[in-house]
Amino acid sequence: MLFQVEMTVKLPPEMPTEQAAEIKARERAYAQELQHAGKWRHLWRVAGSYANVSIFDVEDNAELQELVSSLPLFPYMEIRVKPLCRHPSSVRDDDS
Ligand SMILES: O=C(O)C[C@H]1C=CC(=O)O1
Repeated sequence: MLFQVEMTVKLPPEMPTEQAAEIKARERAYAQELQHAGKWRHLWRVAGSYANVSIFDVEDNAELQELVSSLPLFPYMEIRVKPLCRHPSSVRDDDS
């Protein structure tokens, strides 16, 4: 199942720089692990903001919840999820 996930990061301004850097490093490692595993299919920066638009490819809603809630930045993000299905006019073979 494909989901569009929009993540907006809102770190507290009072968070120490070293703590923020440590969380971001863990987030990067986990995000790259999920991309290599094929679970996090697309990761795009929303230009001009500390936000991304992502496409996740997971078994079901429960797996999406598990993966997203395990993100180190999860406590500091606003997340919006939209379920996707194949568009009848799509010419791509790999988007279902
Ligand atoms: O930077 C972000 O958009 C937040 C998050 C998503 C992947 C990652 O490495 O950090």
